[in-house]
Parts: sequence; structure tokens; C-alpha cells
Amino acid sequence: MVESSTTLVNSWTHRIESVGGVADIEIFKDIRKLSGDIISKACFGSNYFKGEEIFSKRNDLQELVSDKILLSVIPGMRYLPTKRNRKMRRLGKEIREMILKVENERLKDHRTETDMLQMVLDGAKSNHIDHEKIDDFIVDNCKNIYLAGYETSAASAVWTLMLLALSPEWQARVRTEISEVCGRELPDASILPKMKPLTMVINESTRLRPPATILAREALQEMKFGGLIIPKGVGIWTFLPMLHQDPEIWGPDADKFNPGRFANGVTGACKLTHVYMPFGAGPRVCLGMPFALAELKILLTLLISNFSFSVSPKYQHSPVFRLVLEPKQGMNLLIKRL
Ligand code: HEM
Repeated sequence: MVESSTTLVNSWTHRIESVGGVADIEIFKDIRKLSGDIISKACFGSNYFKGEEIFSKRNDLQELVSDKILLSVIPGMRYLPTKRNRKMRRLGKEIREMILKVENERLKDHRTETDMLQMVLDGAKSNHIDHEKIDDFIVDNCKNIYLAGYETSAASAVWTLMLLALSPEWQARVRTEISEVCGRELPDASILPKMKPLTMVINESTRLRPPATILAREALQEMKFGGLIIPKGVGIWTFLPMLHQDPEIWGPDADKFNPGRFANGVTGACKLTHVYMPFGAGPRVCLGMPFALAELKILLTLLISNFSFSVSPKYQHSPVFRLVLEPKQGMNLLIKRL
């Protein structure tokens, strides 16, 4: 995480110096690349270049899926031989073959690594999964972690930077904290729990702009929910922005960026703590939450201690839902080297 974030700091420094002080940078593209780089290294260890290839196909697939996500709930729709469905099937097949190729190379070389692919391989072995199902198990897990851990972290980082660009006071407060906690050292795991204002800022940003906008569940049996009877088998989608910005729960400034509300944790920030769930809730809560929070803290620590941010006149506010809440027109910020 530190290595990839440092590469980004160096690249922005170079761009800023080449334009003489302040650069107008579209940060979403760069931060997506960084997030892809980090998850590729975590997932595929020394094979991470192959991971990046898989990624770019995964992105094409995600665009096709999110484009018509509402159609996907119509039974049978995805089986029709439309141009889009055929393209999705072709991409799915290519991704599967690429993941299995990395797996086979590793098995052939009798190599063991400390990456996620190794954990999935070991998991398949220790759970005695049927031989013919092992490939599905490996491919599905790799695809799932990629999708879950890439765009979400990138979106979260850019929305946080945008909110900080609009709030010079919080930007200064976080910068002061970083210099007190880290001094001139690079951040490491030991400093992460010490970052209080930064944690409050991340909590507030994931409240206002939860990257994973919808939590989905299925009623496994008929149930009563308030005054509603939910029949067995019905899909239930919860829209996080509505829960996260309800003034009855968060107070009259529910739609404002106010990290101070998290000064005493979630309990102090709202009346019903269980409605705050940027990482989901219950047994299926985000598996990568500690990973994502570490990544956000390390990236933001390095960026905020090296640069100051303000919103560019080119920025167009256009949040769009593509499985993840993203800035449709990108995120232009004015960035100055400190
Ligand atoms: C800021 C970044 C992230 C956000 C906001 C986020 C949010 C979420 C949410 C809302 C869910 C659904 C939970 C539920 O249904 O209750 C989820 C599931 C999941 N996330 Fe994340 N996530 C992030 C980063 C990551 C990362 C970096 C990884 C992997 C390294 C990851 C792996 C997963 C997995 C595997 C699941 C499925 C868990 C299951 O179904 O048991 N996530 N995430």
C-alpha cells in the first residue's frame, strides 16, 4: 500500500512541478489504477501483472453489468442471446481462463505465496470441495474479491478527497494530526489506530457517499417487516444513502459534511447506530473492511501530508450508480505540492 501510494505521490509531484506549482488533475483515473495495483498485489502476489490484465477485463464486464442492472432482475433476461449478453459471456469466459492459468502455473511450480490466491487454494483443499467444483470455487472467489475490493476503495478515496477539498479546516486538522503522529516517517500499521480526526473524516465520507450504495438480502422465509409482509424468496434492497442522511436519525445537519459528529464514535453520531453500515452488517459484513480502512488511511496520510487540495472549476458534480457510487465525469481537483 505504501509502495503504490508513494508512486502516486511521485507522479503527481512531477506533474505539478512541470506546470509550475498547481496542477489540475483528474484523480479518479489515477486512484482507480492505484487501488487496482494494491488489490492485484494482495490477490496475486508476484503474479500481479497478470492480475492487472484480469482487472481490465473485469472492468469491461462491470460496465456492462451495471449499465442495465435493473433489467437483470427480470427473470430470464440474462439468458437471451443479445449482443450485450454475448459480450458478457465472452468476457466471463476469458476472465475464468486467465485466473485458472495463474492457478495452474502456481500448482505446477509447487510454489506457495502469502497472497489471497494461496488462501483460496488452501481453502479449497481444506474444505474438501469436490474436484469438479474446485475451479468454480477459485474463480468465483477471485472475481468476488476483485469486484468487492477495487472500485469501492477507489470511490471512497476520491469522495473523501473531494469533501476535504471543500473543507479546508478539516484538511488542515488532518494534516496537523499526520505530522504529529508520523513526523517525517512513512506510515505503517502501528500508526493507523492513532489517527483520530482522519478516522472521523473517513466515517463521515462513507456516511455521505457510501461507495456500495445498496445492501441486498433475500427473505429465506416469509417475514413481517414493520407493517409489511415480505413473502419468501423476495429480494430486499436497502439504499444506504437514505438511511445515512435521514435527519431524524442524524439530526438537522444530516446532509452536511461534519466529521465532528463522529468524535465519540458511531454511538455519539446518530440515534440508531445499526443504520450506519457503509461496510454492511451481520454475518455477511464486508470481508475486506480492515484492508480497505488501512488502504484509505495510508493513501490519505501520504497525499494530505504532501499536497493541498481544492476543487477545480472543471469539476462537475455527477455521482452515478455503477454498482458503486462513482463520479461520472471524473474528479478534477487543483493540487499543490506542500
Ligand atoms: C471502502 C471500501 C469498501 C466498502 C465501502 C465495502 C463495502 C462492502 C459492503 C457494503 C458489502 C456488503 C455487506 C453486506 O451485505 O452486509 C461488502 C462485501 C464484501 N466486501 Fe467490501 N467494501 C470495501 C472494500 C473491500 C475490500 C478492499 C475487499 C477485499 C480485499 C472487500 C471484500 C468484500 C467481500 C469479499 C464481500 C462479500 C462478503 C460476504 O458476502 O460474505 N471489500 N463490502
